[in-house]
Parts: sequence; C-alpha cells; structure tokens
Amino acid sequence: MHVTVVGSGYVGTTLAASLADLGHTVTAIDIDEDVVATLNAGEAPIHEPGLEDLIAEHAGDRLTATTDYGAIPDSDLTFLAVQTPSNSDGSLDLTALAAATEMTGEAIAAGGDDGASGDGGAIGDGAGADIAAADDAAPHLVVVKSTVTPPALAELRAALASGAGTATGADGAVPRAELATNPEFLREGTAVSDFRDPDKLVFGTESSWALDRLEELYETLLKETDVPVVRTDPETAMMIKYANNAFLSAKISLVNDLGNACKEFGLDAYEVMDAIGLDDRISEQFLRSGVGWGGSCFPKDVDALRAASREAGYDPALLNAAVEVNDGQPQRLLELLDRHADVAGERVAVLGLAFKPGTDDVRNSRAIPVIDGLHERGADVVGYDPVATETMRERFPDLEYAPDAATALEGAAAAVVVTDWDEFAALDEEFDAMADPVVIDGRRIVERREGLTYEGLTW
Ligand SMILES: NC(=O)c1ccc[n+]([C@@H]2O[C@H](COP(=O)([O-])OP(=O)(O)OC[C@H]3O[C@@H](n4cnc5c(N)ncnc54)[C@H](O)[C@@H]3O)[C@@H](O)[C@H]2O)c1
Ligand SMILES: O=c1ccn([C@@H]2O[C@H](COP(=O)(O)OP(=O)(O)O[C@H]3O[C@H](CO)[C@@H](O)[C@H](O)[C@H]3O)[C@@H](O)[C@H]2O)c(=O)[nH]1
Repeated sequence: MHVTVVGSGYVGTTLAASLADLGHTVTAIDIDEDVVATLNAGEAPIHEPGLEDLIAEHAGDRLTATTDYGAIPDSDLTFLAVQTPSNSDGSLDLTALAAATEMTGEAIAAGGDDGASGDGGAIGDGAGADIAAADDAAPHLVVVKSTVTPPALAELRAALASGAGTATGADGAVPRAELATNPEFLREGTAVSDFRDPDKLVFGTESSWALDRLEELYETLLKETDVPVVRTDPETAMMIKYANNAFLSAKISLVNDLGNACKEFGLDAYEVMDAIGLDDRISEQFLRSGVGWGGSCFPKDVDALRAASREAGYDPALLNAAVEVNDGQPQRLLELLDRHADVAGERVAVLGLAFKPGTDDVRNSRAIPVIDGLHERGADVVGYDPVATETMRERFPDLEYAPDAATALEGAAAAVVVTDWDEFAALDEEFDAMADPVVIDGRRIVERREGLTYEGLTW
C-alpha cells in the first residue's frame, strides 16, 4: 500500500520506516525542514536503536520525506503522528494535531481529478465545490496514531470534515475523509522491535471498510506474529491507550509508595517486589522503584486523562495520588542527599539525563527536578548522559556537561543517579576520584560497595 505519515517524531519516524520495511511505499510529511532533509539523507532525526539502519535501507526508495501535504490524496491511507502535549493545566493541547488534521483534510479535498483515495476513485477537485463523485468513490482513511482523549476525537472529526468537506455522491453528500484510530504502544529505546513484535494491535474504526484497510496494512505483521488484534470503535481504542499508560504509571507509583515505606522500615523494596512479581496476577514487570516515571507519555497522558475525566464530572482519586507520589520521588532523593552532604558551592554529578535508558529524549525526565533542586541548594551541577547531552542542553544551556561518567565524578562532593544506563553498573574506581564518595542512587544501578557512602532511594 502507499501510506502517508504526517509527523516524523519518535512515533512517526518509527512507523514510517517500519511500514517501509514491511514492504509499503511510505511518504513521511513533517513541517520541520531539517527533519525532512535528515530523513531524505538516509539518517534518523532521533536516537532510537535500529531506526538508523531501517532508514538507511529504505530512504530514497520505499521511504521519502517531504513538507508537502500534496502526497496525501494519492496514498491509500494517512496516519497522523503529530505531538499532543499538555496545556499548563494538564489538559490535552490539541493545537498541533488539529491543525495537521485540517491540513490533511484540505489536501484530500484538493486531491485533484484522480480521486481522494488511492483506490477509491474520484471524489473531488476542490473543497466546497460542486463535485460529481464516481460511483465507486471511497473516502480517504485518516488514522490517528497520536494519543488523544476520547472526548477530543470529536474536535478532530470536525477539523477533518472542515478541511475535506463533502462530495456529492449518488445518495447525496458524502464525506471525503473517514477517521479511525490506531493507538501506539511502543516504548522509546525499543521502538523498532516493539513495532515489529507488539503485544497487541488496536483498530478503532467506524466502518468495516476502514477495518479492512487496517487489516490489509498490517497483513504481514499479522501473519508473522500471533499478535492479538482488538477491533473496536475509535473512542474505545483511545481509552485503551490511556488506560494502558494510566495503569502502568499507577503501578510504578504504588511500587514507589511501598518502596518509600520499605526504606523507612530499613528494608529492601527490590527483594519485596521480586517476590510479589512471582504472582502472575501482579507480573514481574514495572516493579522497579526509584526516582519515578518520566518521558513524553506517562506524565502528559495521565494528566490529560485526569483533566478529561474531571471535565466529564469524575475526579480520578487514584490517578491523582499516582502523580503526587511520582512528583515526590525526586524530592525524596534530594532529601537523602541532604542527610550526607551540604552541596552548596560543591560539585555534584548527575548521572543520566534521559528519562530512561536507550533514548536521547529528556521530556519530563526526572533529571530535570533533580537538577532544579540541586541548583536551589547552590550546587555546581555537572551532568553526564551517553546520548542525551544535546537534548538536555536545550533545557539547561548553562549546565556543565561531562564527556563521560569518570569526568563528571572527578572532584565531585556527591553523585546522584537518575537514569539506569547499563554503563553505570560498571562504574567502580571512577568513584575513588570523587572529593567525597557520596552516591545517591535513584535507579538501583550502581553497585553498593566498601568505600562508598551509598544510599538507595527505596532500599
Ligand atoms: N514518543 C512515544 O514513545 C510515543 C508512544 C506512543 C504514542 N505516542 C504519541 O504519538 C504522538 C507523537 O509523539 P512523538 O513523541 O512522536 O512526538 P514528536 O514531538 O517527537 O514528533 C512530532 C512531529 O510532528 C511534527 N509536526 C507538528 N505539526 C505538524 C504538522 N502540522 N504537519 C506535519 N508535521 C507536524 C513535528 O515537527 C515533529 O517532528 C503523541 O500524541 C504521543 O502521545 C508517543
Ligand atoms: O519499573 C519501572 C518501569 C519504568 N519506570 C519509568 O517509567 C518511565 C516510562 O518508561 P517506559 O514505559 O519503559 O517508557 P516509554 O517509552 O515512556 O513508554 C511508555 O509510554 C509510551 C507512550 O505512550 C507507551 O507507548 C508505552 O507502552 C509505555 O510503556 C521511565 O521514566 C522509566 O524510568 C520505572 O520507574 N520503573
């Protein structure tokens, strides 16, 4: 199939390159000219293991990038993978996605003589005009990949309809575009392999025609794997996405709540969690306590779900508490540090800047409140991350960034560990170069040993 993907960030680029790898012809559209140039040069605009190889293999062949929405009407379907950030009150900021949706609709309407859909036949040659539709006309399928609260889908439908307009079919006006949802569950750091081997696919459609299109698109994946497919309506599909993220975030917050209690009791939360993870009903995954959850998804999605629920008349108590616990973890880490060192005027190393290992993404990284707290204490902060230095530099341009962990630790009065990069587990004599070997570990990655003043956040 010929697929257009609007938005070439973490999700859109992974989707575009992976669909090309499945054999589809993919046009990636982004408003950022640098992103488009990078893709067309066969390079990845973001750090994601395996992505560079896929792009290098397919760029210029099955994968092309452009800033021009004109490719949309000639494609069989269009994915929307534009960002959906939070407003300052936590609610969903739909501005970018609604604009992209309307522009997609306009491109469909302006699709020209040979039709609004790759195989659907002619529908229109301009928005709002008197248009004679071919008998076999099908609308263009626009699939929302971005994460959008169920109530917000109404706004996207309106934006799509406003852009695309209707054509005159045999039985009267017919929409030129139909909306579906196909939420994404990939994790950063393992995005490419998550796409190829997902836990589930969720198709939210309003017609059997749209469902058939999605089944056709994912045919190879469905044959290669025994991935379960959830077929439902667009709103339920998006609620599944939010419920998934809400559940996982709340699980980590519960683990942190229990972990904080363990710490006060002088117990090791990891020993406790390893044991409860043996219960199939709990599962061993997402039981790692520490400095909390960050990233571009959990914080904003939980906030958007809370805001949308409140708007609908329900205040979700447990989700509110999950956020409260999460917000408290960086503070607890700093309080542990205070017990061992007065860092005013002292060099303090922050090991790990990315919100998790395997990515250069620092959105809502726990490193941000930790660095803020260190600055409040008057510390001289030096940060180190294997790949996220440049992205964090945008947030903290004046911070000192070390080229490696050893340099960051040299002469430091304390070190705090924020990201569980594997390489931190191998650190040993590097700590001996510290002015005072105080290590506060927010991820249980550094080995506790003789000669270190070591504190784990929950152990
Ligand atoms: N990052 C993840 O791990 C992840 C996983 C699952 C779902 N999601 C959801 O997917 C969506 C995208 O997230 P992301 O992290 O890839 O975002 P991102 O910020 O990395 O990328 C968004 C891209 O869209 C482009 N863009 C903005 N407006 C545009 C327009 N009008 N036309 C074309 N391109 C436009 C931007 O230039 C940017 O390159 C969000 O809704 C997010 O919640 C993200
Ligand atoms: O036991 C754990 C597991 C994770 N985390 C933290 O939780 C955050 C999120 O981690 P993870 O879920 O692995 O990464 P994301 O890439 O944010 O992926 C989540 O968010 C995506 C965007 O919605 C979804 O697609 C994924 O399914 C969902 O796992 C990170 O800060 C981790 O450090 C913990 O603190 N303890």
